[in-house]
This record gives sequence, structure tokens and C-alpha cells, in this order.
Amino acid sequence: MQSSVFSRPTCLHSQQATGTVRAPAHHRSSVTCQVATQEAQQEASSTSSALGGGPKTVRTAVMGASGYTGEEVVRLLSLHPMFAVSALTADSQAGKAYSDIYPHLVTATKVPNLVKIADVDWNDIDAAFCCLPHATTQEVIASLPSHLKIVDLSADFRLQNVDTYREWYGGEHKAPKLQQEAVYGLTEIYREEIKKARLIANPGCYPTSVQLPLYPLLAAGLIQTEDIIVDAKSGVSGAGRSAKVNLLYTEIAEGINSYGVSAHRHMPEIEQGLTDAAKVDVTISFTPHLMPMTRGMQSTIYVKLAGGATIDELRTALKNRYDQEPFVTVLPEGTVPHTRYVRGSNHVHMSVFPDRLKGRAIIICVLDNLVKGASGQAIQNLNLISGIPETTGLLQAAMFP
Ligand SMILES: NC(=O)C1=CN([C@@H]2O[C@H](COP(=O)(O)OP(=O)(O)OC[C@H]3O[C@@H](n4cnc5c(N)ncnc54)[C@H](OP(=O)(O)O)[C@@H]3O)[C@@H](O)[C@H]2O)C=CC1
Ligand SMILES: CC(=O)N[C@@H](CCC(=O)OP(=O)(O)O)C(=O)O
Repeated sequence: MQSSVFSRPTCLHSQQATGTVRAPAHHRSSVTCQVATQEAQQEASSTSSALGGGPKTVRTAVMGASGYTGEEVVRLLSLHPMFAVSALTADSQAGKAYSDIYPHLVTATKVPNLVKIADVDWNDIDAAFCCLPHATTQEVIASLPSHLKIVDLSADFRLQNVDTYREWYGGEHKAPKLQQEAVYGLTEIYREEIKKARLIANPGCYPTSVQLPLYPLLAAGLIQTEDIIVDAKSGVSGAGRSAKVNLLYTEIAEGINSYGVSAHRHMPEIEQGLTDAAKVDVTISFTPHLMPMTRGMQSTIYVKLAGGATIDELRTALKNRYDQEPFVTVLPEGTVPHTRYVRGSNHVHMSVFPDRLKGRAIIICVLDNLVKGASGQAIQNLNLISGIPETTGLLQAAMFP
């Protein structure tokens, strides 16, 4: 069993000296990368898989591997010492070699060809990443054998209330029992529940970028539960790889547009998490925008301070909450987050600013929609439920410039 899906050495970090330097939080994303990658990999190699106490290598299947999030799982697993890619599925692209559809992964000579889901031998698989379009996933997952650990990247199991699912996704939930079993995979918030889970509902990209900053602030009563306004922006890869006219270069370049105005299906998902934090109903105003960039996401969030709280208190609360988190960095006062500083990485950057309007704050949070917004967080969650260090295979710094 191979521990890397690539045929050549892919990580120079594994040849570098170890150390125990811990950088200041705002530098941590890049500075500790070389050290921590090796530490995590050594720790991972000495940890038995929690998946039945069987082989150390976890044999994974990536369903929907011809799509963008599936590709991102395969790309990230090239640096993962414990997860092997043992099956790749596709629909229209089934039958092809992986490098035929993703030539940048031409060195991934050890990955299997794309097959239909029905042709996977699940006896040879320990865990699955489900990267299928939402509403197609419920029946697929319900049909899989129960020994599998599953991280579902679609929205199908995120909403705990199936009535809310019907309202926003336009149909009855087809696996309501499984829905009750699913654990929402916002790792930094629900880590302990995730460790014990078999089925993870991986969060949406927008919901990750809104809940990570707001959850601790609502839980601490530092911001009001009303009049939360989220202005969010996404790169085009957020819409997947399938061909659509509105995603053509000619329709995207040199302009931006809002979509899903007052109606985007991520609103109930975000409200579910924020309500859990505040312990009272929270509603938000949320408007997403499509940006002429390939990947990246920014949520600019306008909130009202609660009970005389100050901007410094908000910043301190977030810093304290995320100080030990390897993937979440609260930037120093006055520092503006940029999507380009998290591009290709599992890192989240956030910052708190005073609004010119008294009693209000502006919070900005950025991430890569395909990594922390999807496939990176999915691997982080499977690391957790496999009993290996959560950072395994994920500590690479952002691609810049
Ligand atoms: N893109 C992003 O930034 C994010 C996406 N997500 C979610 O992740 C999931 C995957 O998204 P993404 O990778 O962007 O989507 P893509 O459209 O890029 O890929 C979809 C994949 O699913 C396969 N597929 C489509 N229909 C079927 C079917 N009926 N049966 C079996 N396989 C099928 C496709 O196969 P083929 O190509 O062979 O036809 C392809 O491999 C979605 O639920 C999405 O909402 C979540 C967070 C962020
Ligand atoms: C740019 C773009 O189209 N983004 C997608 C969101 C990303 C995503 O796929 O979210 P889910 O996992 O919830 O489906 C959208 O707005 O529907």
C-alpha cells in the first residue's frame, strides 16, 4: 500500500531539520510550516489507524474525483503520509485516466482510473470523500456499507432539520435517519463531536468563512444577534467544473455580480451554527458575489457591539479562541486580510475593525474555497476521525504570488 499517491518525492519539508520554534500567531501560517509538517508526519506515522485498528494506511475513495473539490482532495493527499487514494469515481468522465482530465497531476501515476460509483469494491476501502453535487449524495451514502467513514462535501447532511432542508433545497430529504447521525464538520468548533463521528457533513465555503469569526463572538455575548450583515465574495471555482454559460470567461472577467440575493441556500446553514453559538435564534442578511478570480473567498461582516463591548475585546476574544489553532490566524490590529495570502492553503485569516458608525464593528475573514472551504477541511476532519494529527498533509503555506 502506497502512502503517497505520487510517484516522485513531493515534499521537500520531509528532508528538513526539525525544531520546536513556535512563531507569533500572525506569522504562524508560513513560519512553522516546515517544522510542523515533519512533526505531524512523524507523529502520524507512529499512530495506528483508528479505522478498525487495521492497516496504518487508510484506503480512501474520492467520489466525484473529476470535479474541483475531488481534484483538490487528490492533490492534497499527495502530501499525506497516511491516506492512500484507492478509488476515484466520476460520472461523465468515468473510464478515463486521472491525468487525462487533470494534466497537472500527471505525476500521480499510482492513482486508479476513474470508475462509476457502482464499480467500486467497497471491501477494499476504509473511508470516502463524497464530492458530488448536493441532492445526489443522500441516496449514494445511504447505499454504502456501514464500515466506511465518510466525509460528505455536499450540503445534503448539513441542515439538522429536514423541514429546513426541504424548504431550501426543494425536495424531501431521502436519508433522514442518516441525517441524525451526521456531525457538522466545522473542525475548530465541533472537534470533539467530529472525533467520534462516522459521517461528517463538511461545511460550505461561505458558512465556514462566516461561522469561524462569529461563533466565538456570539457565544461570548460580545455582538448582537440582530442586524448581522454578510457581504461575501467567491472565486469561480466555487461553482464547480461543469460547463455553464454564466461561468464562461467572457461572462466572468472584468466584472463582478451578486447572486442568490436574499435567497442563497447557505443562509440557513450559517444561521443554524450562529444560533447554536448564541443559544437564541440568529438571522442574517447574506449576499454572495462572484469574483473574476479562480479561487478564494472573503466575507465582510457588519455587526453591532453588545453590552458596551469594545473592538479590542472582540479582537482579544478571537485571538484567545484561536491562539492554539494551526489553521486560524487573527491578524494584528489594522491588518487587512487578503485572499491571495491563503490561496491554496488550509489557512483562514481574519481581522476586526471599528466601523465609523458608533457601536459597530467590521470583521473580515478570508479562506480558499477549495481548501479550508471544502477539501482541506474534509481531510482535516478525516484526520481527526482516523485518530491521526489533524494537521497531517495540510500544513503547506499559501501559494504566493
Ligand atoms: N467548489 C467549491 O468551492 C465547493 C464545493 N462544495 C460542494 O462539493 C460538492 C462538489 O463540488 P465541486 O467539486 O465544485 O463540483 P463539480 O461540478 O466540479 O464536480 C462534481 C462531481 O460529481 C460528479 N457527478 C455529477 N453528477 C453525478 C451523479 N449523478 N452521479 C455520480 N457522480 C456525479 C461529476 O462527475 P463528471 O465530471 O464525471 O460528470 C464530478 O466528479 C458539491 O456538493 C458542492 O456544492 C463545497 C464547498 C466548496
Ligand atoms: C461561486 C459559487 O457558485 N459558489 C457556490 C457555493 C460553493 C458551494 O459549493 O457550496 P455548497 O457546498 O453548499 O454547495 C454557490 O453559491 O452555490
